[in-house]
Amino acid sequence: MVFRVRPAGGLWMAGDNYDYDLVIIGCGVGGHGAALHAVGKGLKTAILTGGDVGGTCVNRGCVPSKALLAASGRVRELRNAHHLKALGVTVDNVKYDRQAIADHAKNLAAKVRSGLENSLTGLGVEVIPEKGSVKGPHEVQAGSRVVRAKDIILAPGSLPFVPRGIEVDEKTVFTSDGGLRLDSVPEWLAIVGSGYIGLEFSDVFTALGSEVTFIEALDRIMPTFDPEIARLAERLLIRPRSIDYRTGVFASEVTPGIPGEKPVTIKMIDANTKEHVETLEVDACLVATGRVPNTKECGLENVGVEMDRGFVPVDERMRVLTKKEGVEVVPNLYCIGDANGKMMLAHAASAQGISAVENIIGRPHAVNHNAVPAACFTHPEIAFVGLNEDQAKDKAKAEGFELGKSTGHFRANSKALAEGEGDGIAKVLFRKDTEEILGVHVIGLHASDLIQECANAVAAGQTVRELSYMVHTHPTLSEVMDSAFKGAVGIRTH
Ligand SMILES: Cc1cc2nc3c(=O)[nH]c(=O)nc-3n(C[C@H](O)[C@H](O)[C@H](O)COP(=O)(O)OP(=O)(O)OC[C@H]3O[C@@H](n4cnc5c(N)ncnc54)[C@H](O)[C@@H]3O)c2cc1C
Ligand SMILES: NC(=O)c1ccc[n+]([C@@H]2O[C@H](COP(=O)([O-])OP(=O)(O)OC[C@H]3O[C@@H](n4cnc5c(N)ncnc54)[C@H](O)[C@@H]3O)[C@@H](O)[C@H]2O)c1
Repeated sequence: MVFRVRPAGGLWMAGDNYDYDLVIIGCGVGGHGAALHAVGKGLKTAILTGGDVGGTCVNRGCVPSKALLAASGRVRELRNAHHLKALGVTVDNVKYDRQAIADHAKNLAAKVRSGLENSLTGLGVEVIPEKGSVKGPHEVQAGSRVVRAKDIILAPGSLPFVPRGIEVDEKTVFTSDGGLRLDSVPEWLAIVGSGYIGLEFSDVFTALGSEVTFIEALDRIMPTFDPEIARLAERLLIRPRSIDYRTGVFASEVTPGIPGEKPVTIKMIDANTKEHVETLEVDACLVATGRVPNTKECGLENVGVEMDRGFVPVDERMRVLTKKEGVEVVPNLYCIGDANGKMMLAHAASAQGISAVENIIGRPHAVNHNAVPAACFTHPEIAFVGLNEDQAKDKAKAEGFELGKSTGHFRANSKALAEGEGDGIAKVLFRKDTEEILGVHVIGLHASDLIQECANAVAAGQTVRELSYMVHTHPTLSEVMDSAFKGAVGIRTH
């Protein structure tokens, strides 16, 4: 690989008669991360945005949802008279302006989107507002023209999955796309699916006054979370709120309503017997049943790639493979982010983008997905890295080691108590023989920030003993982690 120096004030020159060294299809956080790294490494780079700079995360995902969670979280806190009284604070008559909260989310997305676009153009990435598809090796159809690139990265992201039988009008029956617009605060909202999106939206809508009914296909609520954390989450995020739920049922038929005139109807069937069990009439319904890859129009058939339920098969270096189980790498073609199905998270997408570029410039690299943290931004938050307890138990059994578990408690933490937020735990799962950390799960105030230390430790291969000797600031929430680490190696903290 030859590294080139950008000519002063000029454009990069691509080598070997290519228009670009690298063309990226899709300008979400994955494509953006890849583009910035590529120009930093001297590659003449273009990114095809399809007119949607920022993609899901910025426009319809992380950014607006966190804005709604921040605003609605304040409403919940200020309306919690009992909690505030314990701190000696009285607040009367807390009101909110629905449209102003919706505008906060919309304006934040616009601000982040513009910052993201400026960072690309400022660094010399060519931003092309066309849709792109792979036409053949080194060739990308970009709107009406064909561009040639030495390497191509696909980053087309994902779309909401809507199960058969559910009719979405994005007004009374909406996906997260419609929900984020906060067009109304329904009195009674059904949420189909109790994963990340369902939980975060239940936090927003109950804070603003809605009653929520979860409809979950699997046999327990929050089935994608560590079982102990899910039980605690039920105690903290479900039971004290106006939320009820059904498990083991599918929403088999959902029909939109007319606000103020006709309710939304939801027919439910038993997940096993498929027999009708109940019909609900509610004011609105959020469909939060997962996401599907947005790869239909990427032209992968032109290079002989067989997708797996729409996901693009890749190896650990993000190189596209002809088949899921195939060994053939498609030369000079990479796929990152939600579209490859490895981990549907924004920071995973950008890490994969950087990794793909490293591989392109001849420095072999693989993202360690075991060390990628995840967080659900409810109040309180849930965060984790690595294996859950069931997975860790299975691994211990299969590999014949003893599983260690140590728990720190927010109720024993001075800072959490000062905040009046003593609910929650942090648990560390580790191998007793090597003291390797297998997984960490936190539910409690600022769990999403607390998990980072653990993710870094897993990435660096630090043992729980090494972490137990690290010094944590007093009084901070990080001492919840400290007590879990110390407990793992028999050091008492209280
Ligand atoms: C409500 C919600 C909240 C979320 N919150 C979080 C969170 O808090 N933290 C977190 O880590 N993750 C969160 N996520 C997930 C996160 O948004 C995704 O993991 C992330 O956006 C994936 O990035 P990506 O670059 O792979 O794809 P995307 O962000 O989906 O971007 C892909 C882009 O490519 C474009 N595109 C598609 N096809 C073409 C084509 N042929 N030509 C040109 N462009 C094309 C798309 O229009 C889109 O702009 C959330 C998701 C949702 C829905
Ligand atoms: N904070 C975050 O990082 C964050 C926030 C939101 C979304 N996301 C990402 O977006 C993706 C999608 O989120 P999600 O919550 O939609 O998906 P999810 O996979 O987390 O949860 C979907 C839930 O819906 C249930 N389900 C599926 N079909 C059903 C049906 N017909 N009837 C009833 N229940 C059904 C599933 O059992 C599951 O519990 C996630 O993979 C996540 O990575 C991340």
